Amino acid sequence: MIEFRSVSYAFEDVPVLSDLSLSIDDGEFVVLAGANGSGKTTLLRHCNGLLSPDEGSVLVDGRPVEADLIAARSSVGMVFQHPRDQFVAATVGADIAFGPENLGLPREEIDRRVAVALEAVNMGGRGDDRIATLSGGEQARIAIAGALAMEPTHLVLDEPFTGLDDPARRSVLDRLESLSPEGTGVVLATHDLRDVLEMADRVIAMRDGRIVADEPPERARDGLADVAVRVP
Ligand SMILES: Nc1ncnc2c1ncn2[C@@H]1O[C@H](COP(=O)(O)OP(=O)(O)OP(=O)(O)O)[C@@H](O)[C@H]1O
Repeated sequence: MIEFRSVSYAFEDVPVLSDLSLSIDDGEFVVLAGANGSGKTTLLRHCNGLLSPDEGSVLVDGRPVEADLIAARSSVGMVFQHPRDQFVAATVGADIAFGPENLGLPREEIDRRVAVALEAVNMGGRGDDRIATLSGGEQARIAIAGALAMEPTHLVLDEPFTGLDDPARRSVLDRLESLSPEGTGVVLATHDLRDVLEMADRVIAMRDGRIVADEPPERARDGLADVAVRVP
């Protein structure tokens, strides 16, 4: 479970998150919506300690994130908007294997995870490709595969569809949809709600660093128009 308890955060003196409370259960599929600058990325970066609250606390599995960063980062996998910044190896397979290797897993388990993760993003058999030669959309899919290979309890994705063509977007969505019944929670910040709302258990809408709606997708549609998100 991810819990925000009265979290406030400011960049310099500009408040970005204001007294925000939230709890996300294991296995829940949550869509985080909101206009540019509403605070979505800032919120997500608190889930694994990339940012720490000025006030309040963030807990993962009942423990404050900063008390055990490694546990929080094993439990919460993150995929960011600019995957280029996330790669640590020259080839696809080596990059995806990096996280599982750091968990000290046996080689055959690492290889299995890499193969499953590549299939999940429609890039099966591409483990030997050099990352520098991939298109932006392919790199985005490799970043998602890297997070999947960690088999986290929650997968947090910030605008993961930027640069993906429709088949790639569809394959990522299909994989995300199958994660939730398997017990892996998904937190997805996106402006592009096509096909996404019907997968969600919950839609959380943000405005000016506050949660202005938190409800099932069928009730969220009208409210989303108010937070300047295009609703399909
Ligand atoms: N490193 C930073 N330094 C100063 N201000 C920042 C920094 N990062 C974000 N902000 C500000 O914090 C606010 C919230 O930004 P954030 O990136 O969390 O919004 P967002 O909802 O994810 O937006 P987008 O949809 O554009 O990605 C914005 O006003 C932004 O200008």
